[in-house]
Amino acid sequence: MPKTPALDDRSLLAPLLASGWTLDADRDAITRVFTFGNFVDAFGFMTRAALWAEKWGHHPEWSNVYKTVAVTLTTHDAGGLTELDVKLATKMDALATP
Ligand SMILES: C[C@H](O)[C@H](O)[C@H]1CNC2=NC(N)=NC(=O)C2=N1
Repeated sequence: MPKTPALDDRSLLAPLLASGWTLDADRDAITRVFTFGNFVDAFGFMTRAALWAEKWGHHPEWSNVYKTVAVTLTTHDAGGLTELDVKLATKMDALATP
């Protein structure tokens, strides 16, 4: 399977950076900490996001502490951001919105 191309159009990041994502330039990754009302909501978010990640064959680096979920998105095959990261971040924002 061909590698996903690098994200050439960086303007695609703008809505994500405005919604709470941060660019980690060293890794060419985006990060965001989601905070929920309780552990069940946090884990429910992770469960729903995991199904999209698996469907798209694109997986987050993430960790959960009680009601927070810290997410890092980058494309390992590409060594940096691709449109798949934008797609998954956008989906995560939607899933986290009550
Ligand atoms: C074969 C499989 O699709 C690849 O290994 C996928 C799996 N999930 C992945 N997820 C992320 N974030 N980056 C990848 O390069 C990646 N590669």
